[in-house]
Amino acid sequence: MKANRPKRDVHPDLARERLKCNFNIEEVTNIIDGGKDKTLERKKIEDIALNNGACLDEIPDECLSIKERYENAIRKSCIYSNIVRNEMLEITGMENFESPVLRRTADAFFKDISPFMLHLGMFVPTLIGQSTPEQMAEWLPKALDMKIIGAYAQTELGHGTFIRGLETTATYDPDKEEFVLHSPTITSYKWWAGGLGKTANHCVVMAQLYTQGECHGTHLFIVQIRDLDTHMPLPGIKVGEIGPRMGFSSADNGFLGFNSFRIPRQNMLMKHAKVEKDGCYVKSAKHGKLTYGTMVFIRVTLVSEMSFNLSKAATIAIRYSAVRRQTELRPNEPEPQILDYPTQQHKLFICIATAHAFQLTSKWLWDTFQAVMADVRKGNVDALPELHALSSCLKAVSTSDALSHIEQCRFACGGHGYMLSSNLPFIYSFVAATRTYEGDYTVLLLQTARFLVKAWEQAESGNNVTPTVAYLNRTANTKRVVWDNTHEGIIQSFQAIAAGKIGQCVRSIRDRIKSGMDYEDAWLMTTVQLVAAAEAHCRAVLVNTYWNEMIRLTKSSSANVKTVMHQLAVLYLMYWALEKTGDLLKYSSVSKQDLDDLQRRYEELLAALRPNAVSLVDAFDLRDEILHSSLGSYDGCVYERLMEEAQKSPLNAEPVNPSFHKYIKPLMQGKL
Ligand SMILES: CCCCCCCC/C=C\CCCCC/C=C/C(=O)SCCNC(=O)CCNC(=O)[C@H](O)C(C)(C)COP(=O)(O)OP(=O)(O)OC[C@H]1O[C@@H](n2cnc3c(N)ncnc32)[C@H](O)[C@@H]1OP(=O)(O)O
Ligand SMILES: Cc1cc2nc3c(=O)[nH]c(=O)nc-3n(C[C@H](O)[C@H](O)[C@H](O)COP(=O)(O)OP(=O)(O)OC[C@H]3O[C@@H](n4cnc5c(N)ncnc54)[C@H](O)[C@@H]3O)c2cc1C
Repeated sequence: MKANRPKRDVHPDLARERLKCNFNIEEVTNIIDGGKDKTLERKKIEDIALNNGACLDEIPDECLSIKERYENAIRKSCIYSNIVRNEMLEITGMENFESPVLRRTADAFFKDISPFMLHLGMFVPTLIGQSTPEQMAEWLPKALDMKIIGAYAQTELGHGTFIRGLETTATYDPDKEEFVLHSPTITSYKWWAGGLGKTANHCVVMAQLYTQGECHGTHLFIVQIRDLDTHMPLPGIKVGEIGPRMGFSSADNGFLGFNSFRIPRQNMLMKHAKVEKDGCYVKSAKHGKLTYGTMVFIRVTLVSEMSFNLSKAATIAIRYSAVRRQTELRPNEPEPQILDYPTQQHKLFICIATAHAFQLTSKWLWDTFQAVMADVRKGNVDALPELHALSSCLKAVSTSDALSHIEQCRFACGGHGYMLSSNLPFIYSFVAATRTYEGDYTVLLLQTARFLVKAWEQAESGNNVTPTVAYLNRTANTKRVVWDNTHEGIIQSFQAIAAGKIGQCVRSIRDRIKSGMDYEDAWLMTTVQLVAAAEAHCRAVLVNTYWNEMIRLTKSSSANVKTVMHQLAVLYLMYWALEKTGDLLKYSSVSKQDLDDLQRRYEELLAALRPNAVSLVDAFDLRDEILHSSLGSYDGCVYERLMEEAQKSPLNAEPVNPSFHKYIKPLMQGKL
């Protein structure tokens, strides 16, 4: 289905905005993409995928029934996968199947989500991270070639967070050299796995491994669940879709139960532990949590995913705000563009800055992840706890911040932001899920807190700690940092806040133990503070990383690009300093006067960024096909598009709906 879209002139307000731009947009785009060559590669891939118009829908997805929406998503997923398989992977290289460019391009096809997303997003990474070379040789080519389609089935009805509490069992039978998968209770049913309900024919299953009468904890297994020809569930498999949810409507999230279902021994993913033919269990991993590797990988990728979603929302809201005019400032003067209101700028400019902060931090995090994984491959797992702590808090804070900023973008678009055709509700509901999946916000911050408490104790006793908590060596034994309103000063204040909060947690735990509590209860009673301390640590990491990466990446930029990138980073620092004034008063020497000065400088910075606002979102270089928004397209023809989309409502297909004659008229006539 191809839809013809009229080409329109750019709205004069947007055209005027673009004339005000004082920096080189392409340079900024290159920085976001990670270099000029990366921008060129991205554009080339986007052209291949999008120029034939295969992704356009005549009827908007939201006007379809659940079944039609799923079927349309499958149709487009197949077209898209074929393009990825035949054309895009040739450019990125097979090893870069998870390239952000592929992910970004996919959004042009799916306003919601592709049922294949979890195949490429989790099933394939699990094969890569958890298989032996022999298993990889068997499964990976089939998976990349879409000969098999997989899901990642870990969460159960009864347990998501507490992985050790999963109930599905995999019991080894040495006589037949098979594992018997079983779901002993209703709560043991797998629940939530994307693509599992109707699409996948295989899945990775996490189950408690039993062999020689002993339980060895959770392990991963690859399981064929449907016949490759008929697609019928195999005997012993109960599988289906879990029902309507807030978003992810076309992801066919599924449930799965096993009735003594047998799989060959070789289907246990044995990179980190194996079961010999005779049932003997052999563990090779140097770290007990390496089977959780796929989750760490996804948590790392989610930071860049949040930047992408935020950049979409910011582009929509800022272009709309440049076109939308509302309220007279002075009698008989034209109504201003709503982007001229400082309150609107306060809602939106932080979204641009945060998209940059997350993008630059995500690249740094990705490099850290790669370096730690290279060490792990050599048998050195020393840096794993720090990576886990870092990826956990960055996943938690980036998803949570992105969610609230995207909601601000929707508020910034008034009533029209509530329209599905604006795409903001889709972006919001997609990102809302990220705060929960791959580890809930609170749970992951508590993981980081465990690491921080240990690090604080080390620093307190004068030992050196790992790089991301090195600030503790400076601040663990200091009471209050001296306030200094430079960027260095603000970054140090965030570190002082984090150190102060972690120290306070340690003291609370110790006091509670002194008053007779055991460690577990003392920890539990302190968890509200521990979550706040982990968040503070994450903010310290974010401001420091964003600043350093911005300086590094703009070293050879033109003067005006340096200025605008610098302004965004300062805005980010000031925004969060002003959000955390209570903490600053507690952990630094900041005065009321200093905070008033900071507020004034922040407001001046909003005004300084105002002329470049539209160009800054243009620099995200998001094609209209990817934005899917009646409010955010490049030409700014907002009202025409809103009307055009309204015409597509199925309720407008006939002038009088049959319900009038059936119900309303009888009611009016007193005949009901
Ligand atoms: C075109 C397409 C291109 C593809 C591109 C892809 C883009 C992708 C973007 C989006 C798609 C993604 C869609 C995803 C959909 C969702 C999927 C899912 O949600 S899958 C399920 C995820 N589930 C979870 O995350 C569960 C959360 N729970 C946990 O992680 C753990 O249970 C726990 C809370 C961490 C606790 O675990 P456990 O009880 O076993 O451990 P503890 O006893 O508490 O801790 C013991 C020590 O181990 C440390 N630990 C824990 N985890 C790890 C780890 N992963 N690595 C290293 N260390 C770990 C823990 O800190 C303890 O340490 P000590 O304190 O004792 O030293
Ligand atoms: C859209 C979507 C897609 C998903 N896709 C997949 C998938 O493909 N595969 C898969 O396996 N799973 C998937 N999941 C499941 C997801 O990983 C879990 O929902 C998530 O890990 C949270 O677990 P839970 O639902 O058990 O929440 P719970 O753990 O029950 O959390 C409920 C509340 O309890 C709190 N809580 C829980 N434990 C603690 C604790 N120790 N301390 C303090 N507070 C606590 C949490 O903070 C939360 O507020 C998906 C979920 C969603 C929403």
